[in-house]
Amino acid sequence: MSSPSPLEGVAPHIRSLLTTLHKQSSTQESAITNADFESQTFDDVMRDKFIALDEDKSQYLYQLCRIINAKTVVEAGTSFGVSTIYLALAVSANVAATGGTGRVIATENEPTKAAKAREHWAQCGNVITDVIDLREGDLRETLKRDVEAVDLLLLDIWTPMALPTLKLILPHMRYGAVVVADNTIAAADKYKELLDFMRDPSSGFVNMTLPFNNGLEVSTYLPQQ
Ligand SMILES: C[S@@+](CC[C@H](N)C(=O)[O-])C[C@H]1O[C@@H](n2cnc3c(N)ncnc32)[C@H](O)[C@@H]1O
Repeated sequence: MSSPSPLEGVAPHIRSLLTTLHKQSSTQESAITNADFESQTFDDVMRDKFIALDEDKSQYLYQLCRIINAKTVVEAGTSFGVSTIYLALAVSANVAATGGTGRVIATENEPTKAAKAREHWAQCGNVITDVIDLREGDLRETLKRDVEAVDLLLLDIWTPMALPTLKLILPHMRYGAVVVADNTIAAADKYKELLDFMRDPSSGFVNMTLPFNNGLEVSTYLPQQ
């Protein structure tokens, strides 16, 4: 028997859009070859690519945001806005269930990707667009201001940005906040600085690598009070 989806109650047009976007992302990603990087820079190859968080990881992320009643989420790396839709769905559902206000701070430094993300969110409707605060530009600048009481940080970003992003957001993370980092098994060497930092006993993080494809690090911030 297949696992039920945590998105059961979500509007059909949003679920259908997500299925389409995940398919487009996987098709693009499987067509990338090493030769592409010989003729173009990394940024040029990636400029029109989704590189979306896998569908099962995205559904888990949605569920995790519901579990912790996340209402303020920071997404490092938005691309065409696929994982943002899951985060915004969860934040909106949490606000509807328990009140208050919600916000997903999304970040993207490639203008054409940011524009495409906005198109996808508009197709979903107000439930998504009302809670997204997209910051365009280098997140090392755009996340310097107006960030507070963060419940969850998604690190789905080029690996050299992961630790600098965490260090920017850390002072604004609430006790029990969660950090999710993608591909931490497959890219363990590239994530070394981030993982060394979070796994240091003095960091305040309790860490676990979940066995999704290529790994998904889920760390909870529980510093000594
Ligand atoms: C793996 S993709 C994000 C995928 C997205 N989370 C999803 O599931 O659809 C990483 C994105 O981070 C963006 N990015 C990389 N460095 C950045 C930076 N310094 N500031 C803002 N965005 C950046 C890239 O342009 C790319 O679109």
